[in-house]
Amino acid sequence: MKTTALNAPDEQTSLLATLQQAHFRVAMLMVLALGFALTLAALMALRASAQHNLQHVARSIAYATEAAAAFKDTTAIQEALGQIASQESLAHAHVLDAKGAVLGQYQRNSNSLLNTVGDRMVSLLLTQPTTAAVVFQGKQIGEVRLRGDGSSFVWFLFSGLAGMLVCLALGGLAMRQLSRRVRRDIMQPLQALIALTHAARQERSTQSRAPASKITELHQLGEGFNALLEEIEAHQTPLHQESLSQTHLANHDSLTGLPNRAYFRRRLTRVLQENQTEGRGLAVLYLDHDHFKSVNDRYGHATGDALLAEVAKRVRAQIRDNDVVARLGGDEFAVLLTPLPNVEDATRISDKIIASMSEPLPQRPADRIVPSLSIGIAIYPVHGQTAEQLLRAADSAMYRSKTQQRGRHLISNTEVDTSDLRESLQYRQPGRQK
Ligand SMILES: Nc1nc2c(ncn2[C@@H]2O[C@H](COP(=O)(O)OP(=O)(O)OP(=O)(O)O)[C@@H](O)[C@H]2O)c(=O)[nH]1
Repeated sequence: MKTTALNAPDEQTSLLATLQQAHFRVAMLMVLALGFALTLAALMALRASAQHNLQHVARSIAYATEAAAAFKDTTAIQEALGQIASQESLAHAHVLDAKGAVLGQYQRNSNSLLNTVGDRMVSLLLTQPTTAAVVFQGKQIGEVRLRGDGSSFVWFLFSGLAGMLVCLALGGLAMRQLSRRVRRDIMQPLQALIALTHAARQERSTQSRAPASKITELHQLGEGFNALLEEIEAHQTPLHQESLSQTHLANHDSLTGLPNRAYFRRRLTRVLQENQTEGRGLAVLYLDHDHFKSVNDRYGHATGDALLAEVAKRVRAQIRDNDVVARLGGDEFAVLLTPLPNVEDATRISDKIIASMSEPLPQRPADRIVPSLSIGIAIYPVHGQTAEQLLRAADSAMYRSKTQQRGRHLISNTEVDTSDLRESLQYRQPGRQK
């Protein structure tokens, strides 16, 4: 199947990181812009109000000191000025005569950092000092000149800044909440889809389905994807089953259900490869029914078939699960015993197989058709190193058995004594000394 791989850009980032970054930037920009605009507007309002207030204080001082100023009574001026100024937030205030000479003055006592910063701010916001004319009998005889205390401006700015920081913190919390929702509602369904795509492509797994999503578009995407998986599954299942049954047919005998010769040979070859590296022994038994043709001839082909199936069943019952019994064809079977710790095991199992044939065929009790097998045994590595050599050795042992005494077993190459075989096997088993 042709696959189309996208060229990934040099720098890739996740959707969640992109959304988080975008949310963060928008939230910060909004808080800063809003905070700046609000602070500026409030500062302008504060400036107008302070200007108005200071004008009012200057006029009060001018009114309170007009008589004293007319008679140049500096003590009275100082007293009146001190009384009013101490109740207001003033940095300093002066009462001057018409020629600009100072008749009375007030100076704020404290000169803290807050006052210094405040005075700077006041001189920036209100460039000129606030003035009011001192009028006596309709004639201007002097002037009041004063400057407000700027500490309230500083407090205002501080509280504005604090407000902005609180807003930033709240914005951060809101963003975290939003990012959780994005993760839950968008990222998780998308990640589930990615996992499904991966499973379908890499492991050919089409059983899992995309979960439902709260987001309409993602839900539709999931539904579409599920429909696609169902189509693939519907298409794949018969193909898969067909291929399984074809594989089974190619490897098994339909009458007995046992593996066939090709399978046996492959399996033996594989086990031999493993045994060569691990030094373990194995045995191949070659089984042939005695006078099977006469059963066919006398009772018919169907009875012959039933006899073969019964023999297969009985042989299978005598061996371990990991041993293999196969039908090689006609009335011939083979057994692979692996691993084989002792040579005696091969003869012992052959005896058991032969003994299991003693009962007549249950389908035809009246006829007393009793199965009978001749068995040839070949041991690896003594009688052969390959599947071919071992099968041939076991076959010729079986043939010799037939010619000598049917219904018995014989080990290949009668010159080899079983004790020699045992020694040979032990020599090859790992961890054992000869
Ligand atoms: N019923 C049946 N018979 C089969 C099947 N396949 C082969 N045969 C027959 O099995 C018989 C095998 O006979 P042989 O093994 O040659 O000879 P035998 O009669 O067993 O004689 P010995 O092997 O010398 O004991 C032949 O007659 C085949 O036609 C099968 O699937 N079903």
